[in-house]
Parts: sequence; C-alpha cells; structure tokens
Amino acid sequence: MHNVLSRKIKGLEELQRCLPDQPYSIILRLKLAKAFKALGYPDLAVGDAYKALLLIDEVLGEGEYYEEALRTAKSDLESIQANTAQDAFEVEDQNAVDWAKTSCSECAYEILVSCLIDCGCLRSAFKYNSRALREFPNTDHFKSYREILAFKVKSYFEANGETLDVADIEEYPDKGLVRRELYPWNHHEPNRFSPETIRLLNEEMKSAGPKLEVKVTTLPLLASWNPTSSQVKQLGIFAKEEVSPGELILREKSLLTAVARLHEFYCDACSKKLDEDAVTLTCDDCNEVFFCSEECLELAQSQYHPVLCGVSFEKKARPSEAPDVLYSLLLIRAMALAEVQGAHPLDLKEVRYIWGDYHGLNLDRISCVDSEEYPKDPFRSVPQTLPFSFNLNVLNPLNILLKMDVNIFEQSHRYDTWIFNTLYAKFRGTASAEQGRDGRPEIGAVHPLWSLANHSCNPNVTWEWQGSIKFLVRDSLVEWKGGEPKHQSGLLAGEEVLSHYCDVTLPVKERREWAAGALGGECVCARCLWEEAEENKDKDDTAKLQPRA
Ligand SMILES: C[S@@+](CC[C@H](N)C(=O)[O-])C[C@H]1O[C@@H](n2cnc3c(N)ncnc32)[C@H](O)[C@@H]1O
Repeated sequence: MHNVLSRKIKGLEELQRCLPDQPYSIILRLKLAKAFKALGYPDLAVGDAYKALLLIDEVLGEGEYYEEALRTAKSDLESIQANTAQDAFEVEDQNAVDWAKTSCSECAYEILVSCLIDCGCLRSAFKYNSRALREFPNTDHFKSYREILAFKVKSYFEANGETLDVADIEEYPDKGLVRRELYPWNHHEPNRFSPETIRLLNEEMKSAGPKLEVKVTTLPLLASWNPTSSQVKQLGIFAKEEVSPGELILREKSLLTAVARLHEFYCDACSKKLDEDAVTLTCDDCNEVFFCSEECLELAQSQYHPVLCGVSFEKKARPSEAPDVLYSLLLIRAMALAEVQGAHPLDLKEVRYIWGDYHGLNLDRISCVDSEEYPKDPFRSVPQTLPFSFNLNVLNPLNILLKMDVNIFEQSHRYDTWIFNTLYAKFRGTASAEQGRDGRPEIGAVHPLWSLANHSCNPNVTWEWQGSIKFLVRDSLVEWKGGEPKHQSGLLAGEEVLSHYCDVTLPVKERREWAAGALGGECVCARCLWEEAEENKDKDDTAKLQPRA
C-alpha cells in the first residue's frame, strides 16, 4: 500500500489498539475522529466525535461512567502538561471538568458538525451546530457552518420546488451515502474463496441443501464506477447432482430476522406469520414477543432474547425510511446475537461469510491518497454507495446497546461505527424483505446460505419464505423468445442455482430497476441483453418510419 496511506492507516490502528486500556479517554476519541476524517471516512469520524461528546457529558454530569471518565480526563490533562512542558501543577477535578467543557467540547462539536455536513446529515448537523453556537457563541467556524448549512438546506428545498421559509427543521434532509468498504483494519472478514471457507460453508450446506454445494465462480462486474475490471470472483450455489423440476432443494432457518410491525403477527425468532387462531408461545418475562413453536422460543432464549427482554425500540418510520428501519432492526438482532453468544458481531455465522458488496477498488490507485494535505474531497474520491444516517448508523445502535446494558466505551472493539457500517453493507446486499398490505416492508431476514445464490432473469428456482426460506426447482422456465431451445426445467449436475432478485414477469427496464440495488448495477443476464437489443431495434425501426422535417 502507498506509503502515506499505509502510514496513516497504521497510525489509526495504533489508536484503535489503545482503546481497551483507555476506553474513557476523550482525547483518544478525538484523535480517532481526526484520523478517520483525514483518511476520508467522515461517517466514522462522526461516531468517535459523538462518543467524545458522550464522555464529556459523563465528566460534567456525574453519569454512570462519571468516575472513570473524570479519572481519565485528569490523567490525559496531566500527560498533555508533561508533553507541552507547561509548568506542571496538580490537576484537580475542576481543571479536568473545565478542560472537557471548553477545548474538548469545541473540538468534538467541530468534527461532528463538519463531518455530518460531509455525510449529508444536514438536520443533525444543524441541531449540533446550534448547540455548539450556544456554548461557543463567538467561534468563527460554527458561524461559518451555520452559513454553509443554510445554503445547503436552501439548495435542497429549491431543487425540490419548495422554499426554506416553510420548511420545518424536521424536514431537513438527514441522510447521505458513504464508502462501502472492506475497511483495511477489518480483520474479521474471512477469505471467502479459501478452501477452508468453502469446506465450512459446504458443511452447513449438507443439512440445509444436501444436493447443493458452494463454489467459487466468476460474475460480470456491474458497478459502473469501476472501469478497471469487467469480471469479479464471487461465490455461487451449484447442483451436485441432477435435480427434478418441483423438488425442494434448500431449506434454511435463520435467527437474523426483523419484524417492523406488531409482534403478535409474526414469530419473533423465524418471522413466520402466526395463525390468528393458533395458540402462540410468549416470553414469560416481557410478554411482548411471540413464537410459532417451542423450538423458536428456546432458540430465542438461548441465542438472543435475554438481552432484549423488556427493551423497547422505535419501529415507526416515515414511509421513505421504512426499508432503512428494517435494516436497523436486523442490526439490533445481530448485536443481541453477538451479546448473548459473547461473539464479535462480524464473526456471527449468520454474518461472517455473506457478501458486503464492497467497492473492491485498490485504494492506492485512487486519486488524492498520496497527498499529505487534507483531502479536498471528504471521501477521498472513493465511490459512495452505502446509505448513512446519524440516527441509524450511530445514535440508534448506541442507544439500544445502552438499553441492553452494554458498556459502549469498553466494548468499542465490538460495537463501533465501522462495524455497524459493515453489517449494514452485508444486510443491504443479502436481506430479503416482505411487504405489508400498505406496501411498506414488514419483515426482513438474512439467510446466509440462501443469499449465496446469484441472480438471473431466467431463474431455474423459485423461493418461498415462511419461517424457513426454501428453494424449489422451477417446473417451467420463463418463456422469452431469445431463450435457448435446449433449456428445460430441472437442474443438471454442476449447473448453477440461479435465483431471482426481482419479479421476472416484468419487462427488462423494470426488472433492471428492481434488481439494481441487490445486484450493485444493471443486470446483464442473457435475457436482459436480448430484450434490451429487441427494444432498441423497435426504437430504431420507429425512428426510421418518422417522416423527416
Ligand atoms: C446475494 S449476493 C449473491 C452471492 C454472491 N455472489 C457471493 O459471493 O456471496 C449478491 C451479489 O452477487 C453478485 N451477483 C449476483 N447475481 C449476479 C449476476 N447475475 N450478475 C452479476 N453479479 C451478480 C452481485 O455482486 C451482488 O451484489
């Protein structure tokens, strides 16, 4: 890796290594935030600047971690004195409180507001900048952020044909896109193509789909921003033997599920729809979650529910935010699974091997990385494809962890913004969701084996999801004129299992729009290419028939 970049990343990793010994250090959080910002991750800087503000509140407000935070602030201040060769004086509690309240607080707000603006979280930036201005009314950078925010918000509303005068702060935009990346310091991501990984996945596959196997394959690279390569190595599912039409070839149950509506209607563990008349089981302690079977109740109690028992969380969302809320509920479930199992969330079996659809670009080759100077582009010219909001990527997960009685400072190595972002990246590429009658997503789930199947608009399987998820071999294939005459339903030994990420009865344009999110680009399967060419031919013929002016 390039010298400057690799030095900066090493510096960041050194700071991260200090966290277990100094979890309550405001200065360490601010250094981490600055390091993330300088590396082109304003979203990750937001996370640490916010934790610095939480620690400042602890020092000032005598909260749960008051003693630890104050003790650390005093020792940090003493080290600063020693390093700057100031006249050493004994640091009293009040000195540390004053220091936290002034220079630490100003620095934390400065990073938080500037990075929230970079991430498109204008509502949150506006709120924190207003607080900063109340505390530091004569500070130039908060005044200039107010101007920048006013301009950005005005431009946003004007672009939507509205005026700022009528806009309520709650209507300000509060989400943007950030880098979707296998972070260089993420040591939890396995080599998905190693024989060991393939062996492990196939061990799991033996019970879920005995006639199937996971193999490494090559797929067309669909991301339009990557001109360097046309193909990409990935995983896929293949038939080990011939399979007849109509056969059920995979049945997988997962606890990584999310229910965005009242729990009475769905099993909390597997998300199966509950029969209104059937006797359902519930957790005796909270009486708030329901289960379809003894098995699901037991799995919930042993794998995730104890830390969520009695914990309430907001599920209501504006219609435009409904899918994001479902992803955030999956994040909460992943944290609960990790907590009860004493595991790192990225090491969970439901999460570890699934594809995060990271950009895959070589960071060394991207412009801006070789400059020591502060990058002009806050994201260092790396494509931004991962949705980010202060609420869902920082605030909400930390609040839930606090409710789960997790010490968010001591457990930063398991619950940090980059870990939440990685989980979201994995869920966004692989989760299935089902809509309610009003069209809003109601339940979601990640099934790690099922999600290894690639897409085709001429799929050879269909899938059903009722508690467990199932692949059934199609009785008949989609009929399209350009289709190969050979093709009959059923699977041949060695044939790839091709699922569908969209409704395959739609015309090519709509199919491509629907599947683009899960595919990371426009589908180029044989059917799409043929139908697109036919449509273009029709357009050309129509154009030729137009009389010339
Ligand atoms: C749910 S995963 C499928 C499993 C994935 N191949 C893996 O290695 O885990 C979805 C990702 O697979 C890739 N993919 C699936 N079907 C594809 C297709 N027909 N063409 C190109 N890429 C495809 C895309 O990168 C997409 O983001």
